[in-house]
Amino acid sequence: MRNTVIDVTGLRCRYGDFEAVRGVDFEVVQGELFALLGTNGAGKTTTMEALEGLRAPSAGTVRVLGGDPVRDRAALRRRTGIMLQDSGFPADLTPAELVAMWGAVSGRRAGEDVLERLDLAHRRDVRVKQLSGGERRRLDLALAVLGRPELLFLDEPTTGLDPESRRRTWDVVRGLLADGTTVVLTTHYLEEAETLAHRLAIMHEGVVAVSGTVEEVLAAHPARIAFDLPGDLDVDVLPMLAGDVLHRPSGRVEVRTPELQDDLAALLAWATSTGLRLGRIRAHHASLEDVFHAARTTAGASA
Ligand SMILES: Nc1ncnc2c1ncn2[C@@H]1O[C@H](COP(=O)(O)OP(=O)(O)OP(=O)(O)O)[C@@H](O)[C@H]1O
Repeated sequence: MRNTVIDVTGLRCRYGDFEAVRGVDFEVVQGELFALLGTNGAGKTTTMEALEGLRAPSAGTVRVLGGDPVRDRAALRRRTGIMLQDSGFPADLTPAELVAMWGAVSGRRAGEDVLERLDLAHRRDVRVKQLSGGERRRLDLALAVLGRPELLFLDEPTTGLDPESRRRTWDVVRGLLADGTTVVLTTHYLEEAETLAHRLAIMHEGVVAVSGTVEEVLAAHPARIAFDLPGDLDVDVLPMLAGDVLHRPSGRVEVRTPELQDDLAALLAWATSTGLRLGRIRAHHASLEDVFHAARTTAGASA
């Protein structure tokens, strides 16, 4: 059984009269990557700030590495790396200077060449203002992982990065996970969450709409089959299926099904036996994108 690193119960956060986080519960265990997803304004950053000790909750409790993130912030900071959305480094300093400075401030000195690890060694003496956007983001990550923290908060770490830089960042994060670091990630890239996360929560308007392991969340959502039905045929002619059938005016048929393999096999066997050719057949399991959109609709409908 792995140790609980973060325990959030009934978390609420207010900005004046507006309640941005409205009763959130989750747990993060040692060595996992927990992704916090949601639309703009869902409350992810506010929740992260409460975990980082930058914001006191208006109600509920937050425990991080056994401590209170606000009260024990100084002690927790040595054990925690934080990559904010916008770091705002002094533009006249160099990566080498920032690493030295940040090591002293955070109490987490580098035991290795962190710039090397983030492919920034050749840029160590260049001023920050001369770095590209992607290099600056990698520098943000380098400073967050300095001294190998036990717990790492990554707030949209790959926003604005090209696909290659994004993959390189994923490799660094995977390396940290393999070493036992616990990671909390917010991202708008669902592929990033699907690739890296062990568990996730999708927030919508201040509440958690969906949570679980990536496999659980995807399995709870129907798969889809789509095809064009030839001529003037109606969906009445289709064989019995486990899923719900929708016939679009364009003639395209969509089946949302919990039994992808059975329904697909039944449709193909039926088409073959009747001599019909189904056009543009697509069949796929639910993606995180499907779950994300459904979470918004469901949470919006019940709000
Ligand atoms: N300082 C503030 N004062 C008042 N309202 C705020 C403040 N910061 C955030 N909010 C509001 O709280 C809500 C949640 O904001 P938050 O930044 O936590 O969302 P988010 O999920 O991180 O969004 P994004 O994906 O855009 O970063 C939003 O409606 C936002 O407008």
